[in-house]
Amino acid sequence: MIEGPEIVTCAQMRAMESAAMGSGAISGLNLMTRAGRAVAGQIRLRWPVAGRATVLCGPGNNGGDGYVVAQALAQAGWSVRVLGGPPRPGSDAAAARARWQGDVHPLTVVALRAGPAPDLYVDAILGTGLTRPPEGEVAALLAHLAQADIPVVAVDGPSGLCLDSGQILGLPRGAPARDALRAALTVTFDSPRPGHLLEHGPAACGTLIVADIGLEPFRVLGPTLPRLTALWPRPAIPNRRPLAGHGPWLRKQQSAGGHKYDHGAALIVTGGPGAGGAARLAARAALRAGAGLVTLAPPQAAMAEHALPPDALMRRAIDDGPALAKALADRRAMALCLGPGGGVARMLALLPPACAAARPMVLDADALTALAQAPHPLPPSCVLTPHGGEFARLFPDLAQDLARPGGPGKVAVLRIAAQRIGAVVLLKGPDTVIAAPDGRAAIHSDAAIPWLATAGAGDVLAGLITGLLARGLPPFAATCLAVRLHGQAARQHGPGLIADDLVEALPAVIAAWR
Ligand SMILES: NC(=O)C1=CN([C@@H]2O[C@H](COP(=O)(O)OP(=O)(O)OC[C@H]3O[C@@H](n4cnc5c(N)ncnc54)[C@H](OP(=O)(O)O)[C@@H]3O)[C@@H](O)[C@H]2O)[C@@H](O)CC1
Ligand SMILES: Nc1ncnc2c1ncn2[C@@H]1O[C@H](COP(=O)(O)OP(=O)(O)O)[C@@H](O)[C@H]1O
Ligand SMILES: [K+]
Repeated sequence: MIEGPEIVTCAQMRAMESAAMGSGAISGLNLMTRAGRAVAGQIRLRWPVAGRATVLCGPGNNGGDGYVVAQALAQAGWSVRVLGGPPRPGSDAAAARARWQGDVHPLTVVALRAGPAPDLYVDAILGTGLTRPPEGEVAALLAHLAQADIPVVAVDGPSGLCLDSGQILGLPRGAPARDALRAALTVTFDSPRPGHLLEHGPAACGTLIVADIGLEPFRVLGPTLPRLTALWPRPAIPNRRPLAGHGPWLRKQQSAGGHKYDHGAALIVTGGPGAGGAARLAARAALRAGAGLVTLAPPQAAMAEHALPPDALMRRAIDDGPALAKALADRRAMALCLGPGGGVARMLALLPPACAAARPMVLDADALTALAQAPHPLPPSCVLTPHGGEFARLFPDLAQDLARPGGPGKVAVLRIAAQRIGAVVLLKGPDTVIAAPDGRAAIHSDAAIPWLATAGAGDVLAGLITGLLARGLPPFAATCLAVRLHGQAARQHGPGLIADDLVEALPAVIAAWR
């Protein structure tokens, strides 16, 4: 199942460009013209009254796109001022600059200040060719744009943003990007890049538009380049085929005659007395995801506190490893969730029989801490859902890579983690990244739902994944779909959300799912 539009790395984008040019079907200047015109078109859509634009063009092809934007805006009646660094002689950017009929001022702060204040800046200084943190005149220009109270339209990406990692080069990792350039609009080409969606990317890019420039037939994918998809945002890319949805499947319309056991069973292990809330949230979410039967498994000493509704939940006391092994000896299909509110000692006792049963399984919270303390081979259909702290306990070396400025980036790190541990790994945050052991990966990035950072939201997510596993989805697909449902429930509910609301929002989300 394809879960979202393809995300391509900068290297893949360059390979597509080379393949397109190598085919003889299209020249580099042609692609640049399409790219620049697409940006100008988006500007005219959003600023329909022609005004004054200052276009800043760097020395590479990003700058080349900028000259095309300048030309297209001028033709549409805008008053355009261009600042440009010298392009490499004979390059496409040099050809684009030669077509620009107006003046080109030096790409300096002095020249920028010498002109009248525009209605709009177009940032075409640096794109995918960024190789080092901006310094000197470029850094000064970017600081000027960041402080000016004038909207910035970024061509391909805001200059200084690494479009592979989402880091603003030169800014410490995780540091707020308060003083960095924040574009109002970013127009990129063909597909989103990882850096548009990760770390500083979403805040730096503003609204992200993906323009089709005819590279689709030259998509270079293959066994060595596993898929990376965008679960969110889901940019509408012109001329791209719509994705198949899970709506009818979620609503059980494809199995209308099914028995409850046809929709799978889930066993959600709870913690000891007073610690059952997290697992209850997970269990309710698993039921809402459509699992036919969901059983809560507290220790006997905590059974009484689970006597209250929802009555739809079954209860079964599980005190220790042998009791869990017995429950899992049931021949019916069953997915397992271990960790929410579980208590590390209890999880240490239950992990070995849980793994031995080889059921589809979600390990969250305390089960992850237990796994870090007592590493254990995992069964094939396993999903791990750490937040940053739990990830660092499980993969201390990879967590260091994540924290290192200029490091490999979240997607690469998660792919290593998933392959090493042999399970789907989901790293939570405003930019959630999911990776499978075979290299497939996905990003769900939504900084606009900060109210999702609330106690129990992660438990609901673990339950959703468990419910979808119980229904038979493979681990990577179940995790991607659960993350989308979870995000949509938060979006649809809005601020003031508590984790219980996520569960209650699910029916409306599923009813409208396409
Ligand atoms: N690929 C495609 O399919 C298409 C690509 N298109 C467009 O091409 C863009 C990529 O172009 P590109 O490769 O020429 O790189 P670009 O971003 O212009 O920068 C390179 C220049 O910047 C310099 N430089 C680097 N870092 C720097 C720093 N910190 N501070 C200062 N300078 C720095 C670097 O210098 P160097 O490192 O070589 O010394 C070099 O001179 C892409 O983003 C898109 O807009 C579209 O036209 C259509 C299809
Ligand atoms: N700033 C944020 N914006 C959007 N989603 C967020 C943000 N911070 C956290 N989340 C999401 O909220 C959930 C929190 O999960 P978790 O940290 O496990 O919480 P808990 O353990 O309390 O359930 C995850 O799905 C995560 O992706
Ligand atoms: K740019």
